[in-house]
Parts: sequence; structure tokens; C-alpha cells
Amino acid sequence: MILDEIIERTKLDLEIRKKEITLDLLGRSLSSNPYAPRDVKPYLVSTKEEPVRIIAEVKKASPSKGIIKEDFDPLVIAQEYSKNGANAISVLTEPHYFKGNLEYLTAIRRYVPTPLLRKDFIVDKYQIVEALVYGADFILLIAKALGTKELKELYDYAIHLGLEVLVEIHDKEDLTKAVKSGATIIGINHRNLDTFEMDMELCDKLIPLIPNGKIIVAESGVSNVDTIKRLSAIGADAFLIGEHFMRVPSIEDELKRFKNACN
Ligand SMILES: O=P(O)(O)OC[C@@H](O)[C@@H](O)c1c[nH]c2ccccc12
Repeated sequence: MILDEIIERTKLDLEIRKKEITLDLLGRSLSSNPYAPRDVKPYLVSTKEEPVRIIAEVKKASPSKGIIKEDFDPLVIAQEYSKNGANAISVLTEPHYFKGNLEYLTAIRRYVPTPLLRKDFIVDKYQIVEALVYGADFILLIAKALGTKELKELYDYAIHLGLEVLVEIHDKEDLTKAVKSGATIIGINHRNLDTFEMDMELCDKLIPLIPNGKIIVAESGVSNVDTIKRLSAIGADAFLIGEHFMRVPSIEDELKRFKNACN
């Protein structure tokens, strides 16, 4: 099970980082943190003026595809996203399977005004404090990776620190957990994180079950305007897109085309 494997690895890494910098010490660096998290909901909710919201992902590699982008400069990519209308930027920080880095978050936060998501396998409060210290505005919590109680605890902790949370689901059980956690931003991941199988009809099945008033993010495998139109019509507010943007010749053209899909 790849998800279990990634989480095990994440926990091992975490033990090492906690020894290097205790939570107490990490927390203390917050007093000199110039970056207060911003309220991301207005950026992610679909409005009449701006119906399609895009969370563009800075993604070098993935366990299913290996290296996606060879000449990878996270800051240049983030600037390109920001300049061309991305509503938020997702920064993968998991180092082994996605070749991400927490430092990318800080570098981007310093020079790019767009709200930032720390995209990682978060299983511990320590990682939430890290997200804040390194400059994230919101974090990802994956329902499949956490128990109901754990998810709620981590969710509450993030909110308490002023960070928003994108709670990711892949089936009905995950949705139940997400709702119990109090999540207001729910991501439907088309990709099964264990088998890497894609189900581009997952939003059709899950959106009708989501209580009203939630912000809905369609995640993974989005690569054309038709998909955006279709999912937008059934209730998706925002789209989380990584690989496609990493592969297109012009991020500018593609991002603008996607943003205007429903105008
Ligand atoms: O590159 P894609 O297919 O556009 O997908 C982006 C994003 O949804 C994907 O990276 C992702 C969704 N949930 C995750 C959880 C962990 C790591 C990665 C992810």
C-alpha cells in the first residue's frame, strides 16, 4: 500500500526533525514570523464574476509518474502561476516520493502574493506548525490517512493556528470523516492514492452527498476545458491541477484558458 508506505516514511523523517528542532523551539520562531496566514476561502469559492477557481500545483515528481518536470524551478513556476491568475498555489513539500521541499514554500511566500497550500502527508501537529513557520496559508489533510478523531484534532489545531484546511476525500467514508471534522473546504481526489487509479466520475457520485455551503475542490487528472465546464456545472468551485501545467508549453495560455472556461 503506497499511501501507508509514504506515511511511514513521513513519520520516520518527522522523528528526526523533531529531535533537531523541538516543537517548542519551532513554535518560538513564530514570534518572528512575518507571514500571517491569509483567509483563503474568498479565493476558492466560485462567484458569478469568477466562476472557476484554480489551485495550481508546483510538482516536480509523483510516485505514479516519476519525474514530471526536469528543469524544475519552483519559484519561477509559482511566479508564472501567480501572474496568470491562479487563485492559490499548491506546493508539494514531501521530499521522497514527490521531490518536494519545505523551503520551496518559504521562497515562494517571499516573492509571490498568491495564497499557498502546504501539500504533504500531514499526520502530526508538528507539521502544522511547520506549515505556518514556512509560510503556508492552508494545509491539506487526507481523510484516508487519518482516523476520524485524528482528523478532527489536526483540523481543529490548524484552525486554532489560523490556517485553513483542505480536507481530501476519495469515497463516502472519507466524506463522513470530513463532515465530522467540520471541514468547510472539501477536495475530491479523482486519484486513488493506493492504486493510482483515476475515477473522473467521482465528483458526480460524491458532490450530491456533500452538505450545502461547502467549498468543493476537484483534484487530480484535470487537463482540459471540457472537464472544468462539466465539473463546474455540477458544483465544483475550484480545481487542483499539477501535472498538466508542468507539461504544457505555456502555463500562461493554459491557465488563462482554464480560468475562462465558464465565462
Ligand atoms: O497532477 P494532477 O493529476 O493534476 O494532481 C494534482 C493534485 O491533485 C495531486 O498532486 C494530489 C492530490 N492529492 C494529493 C495528496 C498527496 C499528494 C499529491 C496529491
